[in-house]
Amino acid sequence: MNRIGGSITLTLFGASHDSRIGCVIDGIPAGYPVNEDIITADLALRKPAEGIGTPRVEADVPEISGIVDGITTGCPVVITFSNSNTRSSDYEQLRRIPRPGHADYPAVCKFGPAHDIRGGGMFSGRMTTPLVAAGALLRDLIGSAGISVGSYVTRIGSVVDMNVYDVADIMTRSRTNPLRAMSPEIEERMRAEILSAKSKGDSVGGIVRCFAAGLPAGLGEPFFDNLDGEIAKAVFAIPGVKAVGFGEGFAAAGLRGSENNDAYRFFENSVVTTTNHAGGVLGGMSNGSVLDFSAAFKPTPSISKQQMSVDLVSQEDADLSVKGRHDPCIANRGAIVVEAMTVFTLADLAARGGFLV
Ligand SMILES: Cc1cc2nc3c(=O)[nH]c(=O)nc-3n(C[C@H](O)[C@H](O)[C@H](O)COP(=O)(O)O)c2cc1C
Ligand SMILES: C=C(O[C@@H]1CC(C(=O)O)=C[C@@H](OP(=O)(O)O)[C@H]1O)C(=O)O
Repeated sequence: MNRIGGSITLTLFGASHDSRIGCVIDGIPAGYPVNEDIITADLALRKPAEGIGTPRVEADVPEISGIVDGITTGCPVVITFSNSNTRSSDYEQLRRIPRPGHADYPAVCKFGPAHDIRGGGMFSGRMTTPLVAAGALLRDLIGSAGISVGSYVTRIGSVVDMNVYDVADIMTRSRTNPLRAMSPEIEERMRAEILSAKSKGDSVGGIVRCFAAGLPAGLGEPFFDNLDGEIAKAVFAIPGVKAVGFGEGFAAAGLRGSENNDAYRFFENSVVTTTNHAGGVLGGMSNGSVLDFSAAFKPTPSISKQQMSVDLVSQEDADLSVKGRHDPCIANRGAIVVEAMTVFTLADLAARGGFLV
């Protein structure tokens, strides 16, 4: 299914080496202003950085319809991007010898010989370009309800950022560098980690920590369309995401209730929590604290280091060294995609819960 959302829906179309990729966003209220500068800025954060990203560089200029004089009309908004820098010959042998870790094998089993394997087809990270544009377009919509979303990279391979940061700082500082790191020192160490893996024909994974500030308490539609479940579904759709955890996440299993509960206090006539182990979600609804979750990206599957695979035609074991243009790390490029899927989900849940002004 290529559609997500309840009140505001997002439909994704195209493939990595198709003529174009894009999305349709339906359900945005009429009369809402669209800021194209935000879309440009967010798309820039998804672009590959020289030396640590895929050499496939696309212009990524969005063509947007459904907006008149910078205002939504109530019609579906359509955003498209052209694919021009494709090199489909890199993929010819992969239908026969599938890449370990990529979608090739299950996709050929599911779709048969018709599967568009060029550039990873519909399973490519390329498909995240329209997602970022959609998220950027909706930032002002949730902004009008006082909600803002940001993220930073807490881990690349063995380099882990254990520091605690102010949420306002995260919204700005991590946007200044392609590693989405919070300081130049950590950025340098993360870059070195990626370059070290790349020099060996290998890749590294990483973790993105995402925040949403300004959420009203009660956002989320339990039982099944709960806040954490809807965000997890949207974030798990991002190629390469293997884990999503809210607040303490898996670590909560090792805590006592007295350690994990977030105690309440009144502060300036409002109810606040003194800690945020829950990551801002209780009972599938926002509790008024900052929404705080992490998403783990696996190491990029396409690596030039030789790996074991199979030849599906000759029915024999085969070795594979993936040629072509690939990211040695996905997590840093993926951070803005995590933000986009979070913005989309919050916009949809805000619309469903009557929180939009
Ligand atoms: C922004 C972005 C860029 C990506 N770049 C690559 C890449 O260059 N090479 C690659 O093999 N996988 C890349 N991926 C990951 C694959 O698309 C993904 O691992 C694959 O579709 C299989 O899906 P899964 O890992 O979710 O199971 C990228 C993902 C994202 C989000
Ligand atoms: C094009 C992008 O990344 C692509 C994501 C990707 C994959 O398998 O996910 C494989 C590569 O595709 P190609 O072989 O066509 O160069 C990357 O370059 C992008 O993110 O915009």
